[in-house]
Amino acid sequence: MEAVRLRNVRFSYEEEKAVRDVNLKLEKGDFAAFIGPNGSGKSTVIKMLMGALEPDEGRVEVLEKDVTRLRDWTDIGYISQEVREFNQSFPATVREIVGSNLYNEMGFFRFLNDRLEEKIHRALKLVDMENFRGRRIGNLSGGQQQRVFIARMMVNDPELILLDEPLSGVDIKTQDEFYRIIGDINSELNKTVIMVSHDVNVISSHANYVVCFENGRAHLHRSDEFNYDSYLDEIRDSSLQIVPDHDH
Ligand SMILES: Nc1ncnc2c1ncn2[C@@H]1O[C@H](COP(=O)(O)OP(=O)(O)OP(=O)(O)O)[C@@H](O)[C@H]1O
Repeated sequence: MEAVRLRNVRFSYEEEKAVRDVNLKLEKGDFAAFIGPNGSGKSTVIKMLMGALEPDEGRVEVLEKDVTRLRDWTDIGYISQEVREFNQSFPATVREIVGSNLYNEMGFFRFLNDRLEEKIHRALKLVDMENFRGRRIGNLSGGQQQRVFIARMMVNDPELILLDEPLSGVDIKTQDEFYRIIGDINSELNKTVIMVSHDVNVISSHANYVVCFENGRAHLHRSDEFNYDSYLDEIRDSSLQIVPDHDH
């Protein structure tokens, strides 16, 4: 099954041409790393895949449907580049944070019935956090909070997982843990993953495709045929920059 298909997609922010004629096809179970310099169009494509932006031209399909007609938004899971450090006094519990993604299913009284509680339990188990369900999110370590956010994303059992630089400002140990969990979700649950990442370890150990963005265009490479060092040399020569960016 096709998980993602972009056909001749273009998008401009007013004057700024952010995406120029992008074509892309990923099958269910693929893991694609989006790489490219700042401003090359990665986040804009992610936003179109979420249905948050509509293309000016072309088509964006998710799970073989035009994304604007996708009925079930729970098929798409997303973690953004916002840094999620909760201060200690933030009152929500782990259970409430994960449950907040079940809002659509809660019905009129916003009540978590046994079936929804079971979903929360399963999602927390997936990230090995079931013993923390009653804890306040603000009292957990950065790495534990991050696992809770993976659980929140997984509670609806999404088919397509979009990760837009979720690791900026996080230490190496926490990053490795995150990659391991996402890698398992991809390989064991056969979920399709798209991750904006400049980490060569992700590319070599988890991604089967690398999508290189440059000035609003995208090129797909198989990760085992992709030479990251010569890619970096090219970028360096052209004086384009690759740094995590929080401005937009
Ligand atoms: N909200 C916006 N309004 C106007 N222009 C924007 C907006 N968001 C992005 N752009 C512009 O569109 C282009 C593509 O931006 P995009 O955020 O998709 O790049 P990116 O590859 O994700 O970059 P980064 O690595 O810095 O996050 C850039 O030139 C950017 O300045």
